[in-house]
Amino acid sequence: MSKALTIAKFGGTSVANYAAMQNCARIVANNSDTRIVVVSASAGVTNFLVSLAHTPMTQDQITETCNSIEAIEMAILEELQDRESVAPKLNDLLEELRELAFHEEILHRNDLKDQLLSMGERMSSLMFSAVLAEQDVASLNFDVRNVLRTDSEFGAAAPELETIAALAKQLLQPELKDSVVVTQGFVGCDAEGRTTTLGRGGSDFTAALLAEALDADVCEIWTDVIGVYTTDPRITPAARPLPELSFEEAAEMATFGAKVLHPATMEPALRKDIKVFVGSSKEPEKGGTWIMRDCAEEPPYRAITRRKEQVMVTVKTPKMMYAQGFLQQVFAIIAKHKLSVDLVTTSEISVSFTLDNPANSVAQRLNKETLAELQTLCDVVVEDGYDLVTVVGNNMQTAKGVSSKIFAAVAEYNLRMICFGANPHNLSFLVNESDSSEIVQELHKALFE
Ligand SMILES: Nc1ncnc2c1ncn2[C@@H]1O[C@H](COP(=O)(O)OP(=O)(O)O)[C@@H](O)[C@H]1O
Ligand SMILES: N[C@@H](CC(=O)OP(=O)(O)O)C(=O)O
Repeated sequence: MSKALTIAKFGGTSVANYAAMQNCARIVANNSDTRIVVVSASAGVTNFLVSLAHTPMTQDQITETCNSIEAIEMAILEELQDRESVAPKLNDLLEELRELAFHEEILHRNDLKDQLLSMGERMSSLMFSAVLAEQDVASLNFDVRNVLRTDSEFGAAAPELETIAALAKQLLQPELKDSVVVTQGFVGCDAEGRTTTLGRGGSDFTAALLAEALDADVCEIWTDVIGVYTTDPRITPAARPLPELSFEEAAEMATFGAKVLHPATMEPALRKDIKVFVGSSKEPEKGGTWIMRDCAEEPPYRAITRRKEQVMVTVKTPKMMYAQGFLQQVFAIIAKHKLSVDLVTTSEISVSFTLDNPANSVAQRLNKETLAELQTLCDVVVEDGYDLVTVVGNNMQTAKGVSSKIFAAVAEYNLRMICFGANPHNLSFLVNESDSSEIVQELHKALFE
């Protein structure tokens, strides 16, 4: 019988420094089923890389930002037992990083931006592999670009599943026999060999994609909280960890703002029925959340999420009265500009919708061109300053009293764009961003405390 396979992903705070990496290495060493480790960039590094790739800077500012990244990496290197063999490889990566950061076209070429963004994971995986070896685990630093094939949508690349499965079986699987493979989250490669990235927070997705490709039994997401909570513990200290969640509930939570999981993570897990575990790399003994197909309970209220900085667009024209095909024209323009519509509410002559914000790119994409095209059809009002609050649960549209309990808890606040009933797992509304923390706290009190 073949052995069970676990893939463990460690997020940015879990690999922030040498001591944090040691905690993660112990988790790997303690479970002989763990044969693949996916790491994120050390905390803070991707943010520095994003600013280098997107913000016009003076030469001094670029140098300063590169130095900040180098300081994080060097602090880890300094603690390694095997400094001598890691140092030249790290220096090569830091040199590549500086070349890209100073490249005269960096602000204008998306392929270069993604190559620069990949550097954080490429450095942390090199270092983590060395930390793992210190725990007497035979380890290999594997370049994920050999297997993680994507399209060429730089910054938000989509995986090509069949190719990934074939390449992973051919190139990654054979390595697992003798070593624990340490590889990079978030990073991919297109058919032309150019580096791509999956979008912010994409390392969870990488772990789930590799789990799917190799038919893993468990995908572990190790982070800085002991599981998925009833709401973001940063919003209220009353939030508590959930022992279990269904794939659907977890997917809703991730989509609607629970940053602990990347929204796409559940798709591969669901397709192959792979259990997902979320726990704290600092306190692994405290257990965590198991995400699976069938849970023991299906409560009407499971969690509350918040997604910040929502953009609401209202299109309005008397031409909509009794007209056919108007909405199709509006949404065709939105689709052409690669924006994805999220919530929708309608009246006879107007439609409001929010735009999904997968890579924080709505502001960039909802540009003058898109607006001008929409304005040829109708009046357009764009509003921001909203957060989206979602209650996630089960059978919400059929269970009695579900919405009245929610609305009673937030009766004092102004709600916009209430969306309910399209699926059994959520009720969402927009609120003023200045109210959103209080609203989540009030809802949490009413539903969970
Ligand atoms: N429902 C939730 N349960 C747990 N954590 C949540 C939830 N919603 C938001 N979070 C936030 O997600 C953070 C972990 O995600 P992230 O910072 O991306 O971790 P990592 O770097 O490990 O990927 C937590 O510190 C927490 O503040
Ligand atoms: N380093 C990438 C990918 C990632 O998933 O990071 P984290 O696991 O720390 O959310 C980012 O910051 O977006």
